[in-house]
Amino acid sequence: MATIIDGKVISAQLLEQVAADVIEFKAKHGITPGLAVVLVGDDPASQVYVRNKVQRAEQVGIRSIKHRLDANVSQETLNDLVAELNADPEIHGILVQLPLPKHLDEDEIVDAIAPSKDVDGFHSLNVAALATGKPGLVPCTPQGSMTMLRQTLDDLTGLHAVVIGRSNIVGKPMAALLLQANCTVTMVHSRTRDIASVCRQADILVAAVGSQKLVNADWVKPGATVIDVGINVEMLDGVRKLCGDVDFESVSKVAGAITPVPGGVGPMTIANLLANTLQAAQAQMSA
Ligand SMILES: Nc1nc2c(c(=O)[nH]1)N[C@@H](CN(C=O)c1ccc(C(=O)N[C@@H](CCC(=O)O)C(=O)O)cc1)CN2
Repeated sequence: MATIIDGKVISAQLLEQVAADVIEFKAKHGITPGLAVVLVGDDPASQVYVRNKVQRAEQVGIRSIKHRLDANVSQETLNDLVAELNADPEIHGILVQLPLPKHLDEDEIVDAIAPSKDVDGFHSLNVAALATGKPGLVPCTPQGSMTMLRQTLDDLTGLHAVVIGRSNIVGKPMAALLLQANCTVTMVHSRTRDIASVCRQADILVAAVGSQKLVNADWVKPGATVIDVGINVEMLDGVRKLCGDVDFESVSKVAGAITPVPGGVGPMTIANLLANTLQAAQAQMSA
């Protein structure tokens, strides 16, 4: 059986570190880091994530302010709110929970956030910084996945990492981080020919495609480290259950180490969001 990479344990360690660093920050600057969380509409999953972000922020001593907007809100009103938050000196981090309702332009909203306050790391300038190895704010889920890999593997140098999925939020930044860690990186996606045979070559396999239990044991090299970023809902005997992009039951018999869903990458996302908020506050104080 594979070693289980426990996201609850690793994220708790990170949150403890952030809480200690927040105390130091407050003592040094006499202010509290502030995070603005913008939620548009009533998507139930987004409501859960936002609630968890606000709760965790409070636990580590970060002041969080939630802005809830109607699903029909106009692009202009949303842009105006972001502009207001950009100008607020008490707000060091801003995030707009995704996905947004279809009538809104996600790229425009993300790029309206000041890059220095973009704690999701989705702004074009932060994306460019990551791609070119310059300092910036790094997306939370890939950052959390890298922490898990570093705690599991002694050295990532020269390992073949295969990333399934090419989203801007996970797949592309994950590939950039793996490249920075000196992995040999392959990205596969819906148009790749024979995905399974490419995945079977991976020492590190990252599944971030949003397709329930897509990866089965036949896709995995014995001993590989598997990071499952997917969060899908399945109904089992009428009961709603979360599962990943990886078929945990079969893959955990072949892999060397694996993240579960839930309790894997998900908790790391929120811990890294708060680490990014503190990083943003520190950078703004020294600017
Ligand atoms: N603005 C953003 N929007 C979205 C992001 C993001 O990073 N920034 N990522 C996802 C959703 N997400 C955070 O927002 C997120 C998803 C899952 C978890 C998590 O802890 N999952 C738990 C299970 C939770 C449950 O019971 O439903 C787990 O995997 O153990 C945290 C954050 C899309 N949108």
